[in-house]
Amino acid sequence: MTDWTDPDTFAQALEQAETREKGNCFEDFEEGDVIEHGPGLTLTRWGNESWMSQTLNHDPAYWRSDAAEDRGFDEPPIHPDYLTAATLGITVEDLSEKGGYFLGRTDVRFPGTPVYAGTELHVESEVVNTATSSSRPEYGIVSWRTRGRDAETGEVLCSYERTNMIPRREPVATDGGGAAAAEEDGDDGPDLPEEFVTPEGGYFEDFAAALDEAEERDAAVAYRHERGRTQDDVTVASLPLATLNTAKQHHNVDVMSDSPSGDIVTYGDVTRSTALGHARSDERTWREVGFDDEGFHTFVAAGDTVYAFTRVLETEDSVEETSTGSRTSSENDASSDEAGTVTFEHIAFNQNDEPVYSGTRTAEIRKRSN
Ligand SMILES: CC(C)(COP(=O)(O)OP(=O)(O)OC[C@H]1O[C@@H](n2cnc3c(N)ncnc32)[C@H](O)[C@@H]1OP(=O)(O)O)[C@@H](O)C(=O)NCCC(=O)NCCSC(=O)C[C@H](O)C(=O)O
Repeated sequence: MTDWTDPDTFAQALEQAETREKGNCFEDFEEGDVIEHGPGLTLTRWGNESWMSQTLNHDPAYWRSDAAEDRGFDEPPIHPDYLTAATLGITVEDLSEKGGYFLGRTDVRFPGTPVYAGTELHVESEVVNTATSSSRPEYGIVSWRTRGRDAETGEVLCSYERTNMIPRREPVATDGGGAAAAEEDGDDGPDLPEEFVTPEGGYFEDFAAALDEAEERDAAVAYRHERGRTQDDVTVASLPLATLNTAKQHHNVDVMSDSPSGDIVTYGDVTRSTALGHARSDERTWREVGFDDEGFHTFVAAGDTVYAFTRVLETEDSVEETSTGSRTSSENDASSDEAGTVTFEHIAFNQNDEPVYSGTRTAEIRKRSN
């Protein structure tokens, strides 16, 4: 009788066996395809607190009832970062489990927030674009529009458009990206303002005053945050798996040793939330509004430390007293008189000062005067 566990026999058996594959390759996606994702999860206080604590997000409104009520919530809600990460996590088995890297995301919005613990998520995605990568023949580039809904009411809680590099079954001929590389060589170098202004505090008025001050000079409102978070087993593997993110990039060292990163890497949403946590620790956040133009520039792996840098782009005080005492309002209205709207650019960087993530964020920031 053959002993299938004899190492030589088993090696032969593995060679002969077909692998029951998981996930999809580039060739499996066609523009217009709609994918209903089978997995779903219940957004729990535990999931929210694990995500938010490990990424250093300590806004009391998401931790304490009195602070939540003060902010107009019924109870500590699910944080938009965890909601976003969970919405994406559920899609991975169908969209990116094969090992493609998360390149970017835009138009991240939360039409149905606040969301409370106990909400069950149901997620669907539509393929909006498929493209050949001119530099990497083994990969294609796919973009999806994803919507995470309240499974009970159908209300959209989180939506965004995301782009990944997705492995091809068959590599294609490319131009190796040479033209783009040659153009980059002609770059004249950095063109930064002479001076950087740092806001004096974290209230809306501090950001507005810093922008006014910068406008008078050749200056930008830009500063770095002190905290860093070194990546460990929890951030690299545990947090993504807790959102049902089965991308092998985060938990299969064996497969990833033969990939562009050469190792497992941190889930993009962990890197992003960590940088945002550092930024939020230096501001009085009222509400998150949305995120655009997010990009992941290089890999973050265990042992790397994630830091953050912020540039303030714009402030808008939606509720201003006019000379006649009436109130003005605009498209970017804050949800409360107690806050104004600020647009930031956040850049996460590593211990070698290399940018790893960047994106713009619109958030409501509490006013000092109230
Ligand atoms: C992945 C990289 C190593 C690739 O580097 P490089 O070869 O230098 O190319 P580019 O970075 O310029 O990009 C490759 C091609 O993709 C296009 N691109 C890039 N960003 C976008 C975007 N936002 N939208 C559309 N297209 C985009 C470029 O134009 C290039 O096209 P082409 O020239 O035709 O080939 C490097 O990018 C890298 O290291 N990035 C970091 C990736 C990362 O760490 N992501 C987060 C971790 S992975 C993850 O979280 C997975 C997640 O769980 C999931 O399942 O999605």
